[in-house]
Amino acid sequence: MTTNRLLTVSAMRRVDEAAIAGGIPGYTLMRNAGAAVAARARVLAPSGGRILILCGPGNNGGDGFVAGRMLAGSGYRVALQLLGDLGTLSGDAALAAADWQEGGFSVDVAASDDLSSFDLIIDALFGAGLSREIAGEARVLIEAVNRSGTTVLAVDVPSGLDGDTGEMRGGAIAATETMTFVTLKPGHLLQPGRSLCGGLHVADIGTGEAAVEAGFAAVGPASFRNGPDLWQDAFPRPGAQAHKYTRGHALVLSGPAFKTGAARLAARGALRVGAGLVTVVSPTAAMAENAAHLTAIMLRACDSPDDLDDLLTDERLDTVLIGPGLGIGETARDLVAVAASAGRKLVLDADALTSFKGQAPLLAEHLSEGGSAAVLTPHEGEFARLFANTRAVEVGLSKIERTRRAAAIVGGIVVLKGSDSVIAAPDGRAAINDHGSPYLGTAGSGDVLGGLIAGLLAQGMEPFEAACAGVWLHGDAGLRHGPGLIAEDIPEMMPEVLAELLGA
Ligand SMILES: NC(=O)C1=CN([C@@H]2O[C@H](COP(=O)(O)OP(=O)(O)OC[C@H]3O[C@@H](n4cnc5c(N)ncnc54)[C@H](O)[C@@H]3O)[C@@H](O)[C@H]2O)[C@@H](O)CC1
Ligand SMILES: Nc1ncnc2c1ncn2[C@@H]1O[C@H](COP(=O)(O)OP(=O)(O)O)[C@@H](O)[C@H]1O
Ligand SMILES: [K+]
Repeated sequence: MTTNRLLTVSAMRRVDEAAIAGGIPGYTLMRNAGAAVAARARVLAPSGGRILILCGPGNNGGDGFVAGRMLAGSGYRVALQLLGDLGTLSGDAALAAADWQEGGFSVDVAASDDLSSFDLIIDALFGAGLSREIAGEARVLIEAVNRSGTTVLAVDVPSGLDGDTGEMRGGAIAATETMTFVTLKPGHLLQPGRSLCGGLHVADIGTGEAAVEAGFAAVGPASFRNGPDLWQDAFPRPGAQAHKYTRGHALVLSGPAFKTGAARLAARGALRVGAGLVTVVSPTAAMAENAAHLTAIMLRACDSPDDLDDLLTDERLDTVLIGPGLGIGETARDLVAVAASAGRKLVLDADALTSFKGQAPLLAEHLSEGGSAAVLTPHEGEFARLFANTRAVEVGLSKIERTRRAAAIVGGIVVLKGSDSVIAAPDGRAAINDHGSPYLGTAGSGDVLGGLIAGLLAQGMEPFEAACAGVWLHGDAGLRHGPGLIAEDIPEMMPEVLAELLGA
């Protein structure tokens, strides 16, 4: 079974319990987990190579013992070190250790000597049972592994990584690859966890689908890894009889003279992603500047919130992007209020968000007034400003929880950007995006993202799906382009990105 849904650590425990209650012995699950680790180790280590297995005191260590036995049985030279006492192992881990010893193999004491002579280190110290900060002997060992420069395969999670939050607890293994079980957990995708995991692998350990469903039922609102599976069915595909008026009309509000580039970047994104018409709405004083740079994109003058109100009497102008380069203050707030009360689909970014600094409830009021569907695209700085003094910025929350709370507060979709962008809906659905590239961290990149989402909304995609798709397309463009990327490149990558996505 493959799924892009995520289980929390406690929900994963529920899966194991349900499988065991359904008649599958826990040791069978552990043997399957260990076998998956061993299979991956055979890919990472040369045939007959030296492998060090570091086992912790719980079932994560148990997986290590199982993998060790299998690898030793297939010709690898395996050393196994245990952090803790053999006598304190219990349950399935004790069974696995006994099996290992029955093979005639020894259990060494974990020592942080030079570890660089191994071809592969398997990190089976701590997994889902991490319950406190890494300290003392464990920390010294983890630091030695990280210093060794050796290839590391982590079992379930890199030890020290919190599987729910993606945070490091006092130190963590930096793995080359991570083999986890049943589904990914949020901590595999949220930073710094995403970076600590290296390549991600998910193995079915024979829990059965009913047990997995029991886990999903225990998880609360659904979380996903962002990817086409999540929104491809809803992606706009123009039919043979489509014309520009059926493909949606997006408006992008321009900033004042000399601050107009951001709006044009966004507009280009909206057009390239397929909106039938895109209009930049510009202050009169910036019309010449905008006109000098626009061709397929149309241009209209608008000098005040009242002008925008007049413009929006045209019902066809159904999606409005407000914020890039706009300027901060009362006018920006009024423009948002006008577009929201006109019931338009909205993308709010940059200055439109900062203009509501500490006033998230006021923004929520505007959005609910016109019943408009809104997607907000803050980076961390804008998020902190907008949601100051709300429960979305309480300390100790994971990024996924902060974004969920923010979405509930404003009653709209929130995209909290970064290398682990999280997209959340007011009903609690959330997706974590790890499909991207650091080359996207360049001036104006976020403006294009806003435009992509606006272009998808204009074509009728639901806001959560439009936001997820926009983030993924943006990330895909970054991955395809790589070094040298500037914001202008992102819209121009869309034909290639879309061709592959749509199989055109
Ligand atoms: N039936 C199951 O539950 C299955 C569990 N599996 C494995 O079992 C793991 C979970 O096992 P456990 O729940 O036993 O937990 P772990 O093995 O992850 O860790 C728990 C042990 O580590 C100690 N510990 C926790 N934090 C520590 C810290 N910071 N410093 C020092 N010691 C610390 C605890 O006291 C306990 O002894 C999963 O990650 C997975 O690898 C798999 O074998 C599949 C089946
Ligand atoms: N390391 C990274 N990996 C993936 N995506 C990134 C990374 N750094 C930045 N991005 C993406 O680039 C965009 C930057 O947006 P933003 O911070 O608003 O920049 P700007 O205001 O210059 O447009 C966001 O979509 C963000 O998710
Ligand atoms: K581990």
